[in-house]
Amino acid sequence: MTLSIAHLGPTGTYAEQAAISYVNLLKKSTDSEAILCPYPSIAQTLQAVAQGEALIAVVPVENSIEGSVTMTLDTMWQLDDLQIQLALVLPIIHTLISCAASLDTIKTVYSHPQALAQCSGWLGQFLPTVELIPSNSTTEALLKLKDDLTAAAISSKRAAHLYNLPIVATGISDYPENCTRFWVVSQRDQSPLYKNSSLSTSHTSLAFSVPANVPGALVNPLQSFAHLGVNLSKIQSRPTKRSLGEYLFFIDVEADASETKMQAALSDLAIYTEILKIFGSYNVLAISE
Ligand SMILES: O=C(O)C(=O)Cc1ccccc1
Repeated sequence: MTLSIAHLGPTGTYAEQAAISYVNLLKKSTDSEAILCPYPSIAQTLQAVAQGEALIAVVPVENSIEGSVTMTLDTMWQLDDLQIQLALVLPIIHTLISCAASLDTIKTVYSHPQALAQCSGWLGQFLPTVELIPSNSTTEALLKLKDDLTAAAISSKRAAHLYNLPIVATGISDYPENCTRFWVVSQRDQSPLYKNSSLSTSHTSLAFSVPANVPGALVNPLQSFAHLGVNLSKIQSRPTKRSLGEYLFFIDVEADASETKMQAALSDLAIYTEILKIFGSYNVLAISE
């Protein structure tokens, strides 16, 4: 069977790179073939899976420099019945791509807001007066570059080669150890496609809203984990968008939801939360270039 894998496009994005790594893992472990399906936004990528257009979505969720990819968290909250099957951590090496004769003639730099932010120190030092233009992905603006010699884009070396465009600077992230975590997401009833018996399910991601703005509204849910000795690896708040000052909390914990202590923590958590969504338990794999 050919599996369809949705990712942020157009071709050349880091998300596509993560999707290719996932396809290679699948090929090795199950010998199945997959086709990649690019979508114009992260929200549409996840919707494609929710609506059954694609079997799997590979979406960025957190970057080591810039933190959470809020579009992914917000869409995971909005769409029901999605589950995380696996997490992949990829190194991110940004390059500046342009047909400009030199850095001095560049007037605009396009990229995904995360990539612009991850390179803001470099941009401030070497291109302090350029206009920074956010785009849906690191590759969205690449097709413009041949017609506009004053424009540049931040994307990968792989993307520069795919679009046959010149690299004018490389390794431009503000911190050299730049990496991004991606989630491999399916519908809830889809059994895990990638199996590696030597890895144990290490993480669970979930999100909740709290019933009221009262003292202890957050401490009680967090104590559900602390009391049972379950370690949290991440917490991120997001506005509920219903009213100013109301938040949702996204949490990653270092345990499998089927463990006894997690079952106890989750039933305790349900008492203190208004809406509780468990996105799944999964392994985290580091992918080298
Ligand atoms: O736009 C891309 O290439 C993406 O995959 C999103 C992204 C942007 C910057 C770092 C990691 C992922």
